[in-house]
Order: sequence, then structure tokens, then C-alpha cells
Amino acid sequence: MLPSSYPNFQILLVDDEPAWLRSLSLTLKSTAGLNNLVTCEDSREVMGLLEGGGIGLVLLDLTMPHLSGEELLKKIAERHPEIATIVVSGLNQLETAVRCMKLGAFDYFIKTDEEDRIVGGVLRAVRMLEMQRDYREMSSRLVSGELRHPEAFADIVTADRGMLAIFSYLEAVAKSPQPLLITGESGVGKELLARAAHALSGCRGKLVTVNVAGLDDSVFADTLFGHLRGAFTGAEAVRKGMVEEAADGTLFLDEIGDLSIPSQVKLLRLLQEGEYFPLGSDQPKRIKARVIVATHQNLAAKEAAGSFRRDLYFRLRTHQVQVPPLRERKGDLPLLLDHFLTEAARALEKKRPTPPKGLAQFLATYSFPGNLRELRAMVYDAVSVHRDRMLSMESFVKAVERAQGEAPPAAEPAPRQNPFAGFAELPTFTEAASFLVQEALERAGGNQTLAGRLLGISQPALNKRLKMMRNQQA
Ligand SMILES: Nc1ncnc2c1ncn2[C@@H]1O[C@H](COP(=O)(O)OP(=O)(O)OP(=O)(O)O)[C@@H](O)[C@H]1O
Repeated sequence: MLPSSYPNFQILLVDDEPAWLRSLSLTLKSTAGLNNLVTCEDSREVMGLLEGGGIGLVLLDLTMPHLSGEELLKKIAERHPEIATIVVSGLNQLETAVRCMKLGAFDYFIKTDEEDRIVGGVLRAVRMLEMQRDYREMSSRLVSGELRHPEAFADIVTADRGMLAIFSYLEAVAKSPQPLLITGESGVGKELLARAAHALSGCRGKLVTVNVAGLDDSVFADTLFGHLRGAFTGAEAVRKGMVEEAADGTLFLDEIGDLSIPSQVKLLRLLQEGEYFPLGSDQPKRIKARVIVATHQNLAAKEAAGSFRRDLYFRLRTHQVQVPPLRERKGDLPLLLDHFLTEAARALEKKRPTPPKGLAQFLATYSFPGNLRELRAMVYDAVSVHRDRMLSMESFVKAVERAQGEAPPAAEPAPRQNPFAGFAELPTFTEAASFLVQEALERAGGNQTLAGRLLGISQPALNKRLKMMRNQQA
């Protein structure tokens, strides 16, 4: 099912110099993994090729016999506005470049420009086209309203708009043979989303998960590609690789940000060629699985720092979702509490306890660096120690205090900023206290005990202050 061609539209290279076409094709293939290329030496054939469909991007020379690049640029913009055109010309003239951009060129390069610049421009255009296509798909689904397959997301508890938009996106790209990249902090639910994407793909095969963190290159190759008997000392039997296990299904590679550079090369080759060799075999096998990868790391930063290959990064992020951390979807806390309470009670064979009033508000004041995994563990812990009908708030307060105490100290303990430092005119004591109290109550969802905790005073002391404030206003 995985095509070896990338991107999933064709890139047409037009130039009357066959040598340039060969060298540009080679560069795009070897440095950016772009191999869905078509070349054309005769400018008169270009419009016919475009009519055939399938071409998304044109790289166009300007000086050619018969039809000039500028004439073609005009025609393409008129008849195929959905196709992006990049001019790669021998002419280093500002006026020509400006004219081409006005005619609708996406970018303009000179043949003597550094290879890297031209490749970077082509990758930008590819990315833009991919995003446009995803956006079109997604908006048509959003306009149509409901999810088509809500059952695929049954295990994911949320009412958050950002998460629901991710669901729509996953539905939109479900049948795409290109890889899907899921990023987000640890514990946000990336694996659950990978499961949902697999369910949506409608593939008959299994979802096979491989955590690639800590696999050295030879173990990575052996795990993914398998080996023949006798391939190396100790290889007493044939081992099927995970790629084969995932045939007609999904291969989910978790912690992809930790992959070593040699393994990155192997993965890129697998995605690019669609083929691999089990260790000890010279018979290539074809991958028949869709690939989903996930990481909690910032791949763009790793790519910029040189520890993640650019060509692989671009290939992997054809379809990408960034899962928001729990602290950015606190509206989900009551739903999640409810879900994890039921789950924990069932797993621990206890009666489902009632959560204390204000628990969700209290948890909303915490940043949850471990995200949903941390919340789940907190709930399990509280349920396992509780005895009464009502769950104790204390267990959660302690867990939060413990976690805050364990948080690694900032490299230099940040001096607490004076929030009034920039004020031209200072508020009075009474005004400042009133702002503080209002803010704390808002953050605690009106719960005075929690608001008091945030301010470092007891609930009765806060209550007294509130009465005082009311009297002052009266
Ligand atoms: N929206 C959700 N509803 C219910 N349970 C969830 C949700 N999101 C995550 N979980 C649960 O939280 C835990 C962590 O989720 P998951 O393993 O999918 O996170 P992850 O992002 O893949 O983490 P890591 O980066 O560490 O691999 C799991 O037990 C999962 O079932």
C-alpha cells in the first residue's frame, strides 16, 4: 500500500538542457527524498502534461526554444491556478524575477544558487501544497459537521475543540498512504491517537508498535526488517521483522526523535524505496504497511541542530498532528476525572467513589507536566487508598505538592518578578489585595479553600477578607 513515490503529486521539471534536468532530479532525490518527478525538455508539451492531471508543482526554466518560461508561467497561472510554479533560471536579473513573481511564481531561483537553497524552496512549496490539500479535506469535513467514524475515538475522552479538530484531521488523512507524525508532550495520548488512525485506515492488518528509543542501529534493523537463519552468529532461526508483521496494517514507531542517524537513513530508505532487505538476504521485500510515528521531542529543533535528517523530517511530517498538553485543555478535567475514576474503581474492584467538590478546579491550578498519564496515576492512587464513599481531596493535594517539590529546580532559581515593577502608578494596598483575591477565586473556580491555598492563607482568613471587601464597597 505504501507508494515509493513522494510527494503524492508529481513535480514536473521543465528545461531544454537534459544535463540540467538530470542533475536537478538527482539533487532532489538524494537530498530531499523527492522522487515523484517527471521531466520535460520540450516546452510545447508542458500544457498537455498538465492537462493529464497529477502534477502539483512545476520547476520551470525561462529561456527555452518555442515557448518561453514566462509564456508558460502565464498559461499555467490562468488554466491551472492550483499548480505551484517555481522558476529556476539562468538569468540573474531582478526585473525578470519580479515579473515572474507578479505572474504568480511561487519562488525564483538562479541555477547557480546553492543546491540547498533550491531544495529548500522546493520543499517549502511541497509543504504548502500538502497543507492546502489537508486544509481542503479538513474544512469540507468540518463544514459537514459530525465525525464520520466517532467509534474510532471511543477510548479518547475529550470535548476540547483542539482535540476534536485533530479527530477531523485524522479522518481526513486516514486513507493516505503517506506517513503520519504525531507530536506532543509525554502522556498526552499520542498512542491512543495512533490507534484511532489505524482503526480509521480500514486496513485489515494489525497495528504493530515498536518503541525505537534506545535501539542501536543493528537492533533497529533486526527488529524492523528481521533476519534469515544464519545471518549472524546466534541467528538460529528466521525472524520476521515488524514491517512484515504489520503487513496490510500499520507500523507505529514510537519515540522516533531518539532514532540514531544510521537508523534514520534506513527508515528513510524504507519510506522512499518502499523496499527493505531482511538481514542476510539479498531479496528485497516490499513494505505493505502504513507508517505512523510519534515523538515528544521537537523534531524541527532537532533538524535545525543537525541531529535529525532533514529529508526524513520532511517525509515524516507529510501529515502531522500536534497534541495539546493537558494544561491547555483543562475543560476536559471533569470528564477525564469521571473516566479515570470509573476505570480505576473497576480495575481495583472497588465501588466507584464520589469525587470531592472542587476537585477539578483544584487540579486546574496544576500544570500536569506528565499530562493524562499523571492524572490517571493520581486518580488510581487516590482510589486505591480511599475507604469512605467520598474520595479524599487530601490525596490529590499531596500528590500535587509532592510533584511540585520534585520538579527540577530551574538552572538559576528565578527571582520572583515584581509584578508592579513596570507600573507608573501603583495600586493601593486595598486595590492590590482585591485584585489578588479576585484572580485566585477565578483560578479556583470560586472555591474558597482552593483560592486560599493559592494565596497561602486559610479559607476562614480569605472569607474574612472577602467580607471586608464587600463592606468597603458598600
Ligand atoms: N483523552 C484521553 N482519554 C482517556 N485516556 C487517555 C486520554 N489521553 C491519554 N489517556 C491515557 O493516558 C495514558 C497515556 O497516554 P498515551 O500512552 O497514549 O500517551 P503518549 O503521548 O503516547 O505518551 P508517551 O509520549 O510517553 O509515549 C494512557 O493510559 C492513555 O490511555
